[in-house]
Amino acid sequence: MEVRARAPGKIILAGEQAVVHGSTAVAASIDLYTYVSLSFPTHSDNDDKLKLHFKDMDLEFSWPVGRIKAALSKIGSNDSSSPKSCSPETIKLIATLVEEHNIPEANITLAAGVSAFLWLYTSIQGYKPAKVVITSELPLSSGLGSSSALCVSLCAALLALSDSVNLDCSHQGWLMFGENELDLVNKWAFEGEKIIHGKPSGIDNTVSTYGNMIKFRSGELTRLRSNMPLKMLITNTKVGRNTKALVASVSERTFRHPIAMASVFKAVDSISNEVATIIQSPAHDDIAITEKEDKLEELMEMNQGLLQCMGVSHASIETVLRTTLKFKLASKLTGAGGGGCVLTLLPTLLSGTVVDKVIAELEACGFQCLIAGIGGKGVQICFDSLS
Ligand SMILES: Nc1ncnc2c1ncn2[C@@H]1O[C@H](COP(=O)(O)OP(=O)(O)OP(=O)(O)O)[C@@H](O)[C@H]1O
Ligand SMILES: C[C@@](O)(CCO)CC(=O)[O-]
Ligand SMILES: [Mg+2]
Repeated sequence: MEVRARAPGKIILAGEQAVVHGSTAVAASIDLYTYVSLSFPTHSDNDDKLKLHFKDMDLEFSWPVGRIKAALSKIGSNDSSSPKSCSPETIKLIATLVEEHNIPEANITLAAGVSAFLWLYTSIQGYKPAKVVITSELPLSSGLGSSSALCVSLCAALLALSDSVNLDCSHQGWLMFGENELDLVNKWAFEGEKIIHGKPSGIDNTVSTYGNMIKFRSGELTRLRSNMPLKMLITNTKVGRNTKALVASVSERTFRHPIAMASVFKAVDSISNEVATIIQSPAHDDIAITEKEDKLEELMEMNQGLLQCMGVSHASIETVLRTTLKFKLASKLTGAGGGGCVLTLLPTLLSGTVVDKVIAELEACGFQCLIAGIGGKGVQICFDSLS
């Protein structure tokens, strides 16, 4: 039996970092996916290993299931229907299993993804041998939610073949989970994100699970219905960064300056709420759309200023801001900051020639540009091998 799952990446339109401290944020899924395939060996395969293949980097990991069971014996039995957190002691035990594979220095950041995999796999499927193959269209560690797309797609595949979920395996093509199953995927994925991020707000796994556009505050999700075309240029500065370290640095700044940072987070909260209102308010003609775009641009600039206050901008991000401003376009970082990706609003009436010129200038700086579809479906699974 084989199942595949795919989960989208995301952009944050407003409120990243501040959302970890209780502010509202607005996020949307994008049409770039992480794919997971999960298959169990048959009896005749005589295989007793759990195998993980990161196909894009051609990195393979495998553990005899007996070895995993011996290392993690203290955890107790698995129950896929009730998501639970990985304790610090278990993280250490998992780390020893990961360290047995000498991950090349260039790929060392993948260790966090492997740890999340081992926790989610053993918690949902126990100690069964299996083969898991992972590929992604998302740039990793760049602010587009690669960690949450990994956790969500993995949990979807693992739950699809568990006792907690009942699905029509004869369905052809991509299939959506029901609401209860989505909630379960989301909760488990959050536990995986905790291993990779340390202190996630949950916005990334939530938007990857449910898709579309969402407003998110302190674990509460509100689905948004967009009433305007939203086109964003995504510029990847290709400066690698790590969400866990950036979130920790904002928390440290908050510890040093609690009152000032509370005001920053409050301002971000107002910006996110205004962004959500603008996106949802009706616009019947070009003038109304242009007015909404002008407001969004201003709010993006304000949000970027506050992200700079939090200490998560970067020289490469500032270069993107300066370059797009030459064309009177507004930009802000998206995701954790510190490098990674920057969003630039492309107004509806902007000519294709200008877009080409901006992209050419950004790419001349060594950056990579893309325009992704915004607000598509969340996680999906597939039981046939052709779709
Ligand atoms: N396709 C993948 N294969 C292997 N590991 C992955 C994959 N996607 C994500 N990861 C893990 O997630 C880590 C990146 O997560 P991180 O949260 O730092 O960045 P991000 O999710 O891309 O950006 P953001 O959190 O700002 O949206 C990688 O270092 C790796 O451990
Ligand atoms: C930086 C952050 O706010 C968003 C990362 O995409 C972290 C989080 O909310 O978990
Ligand atoms: Mg992440």
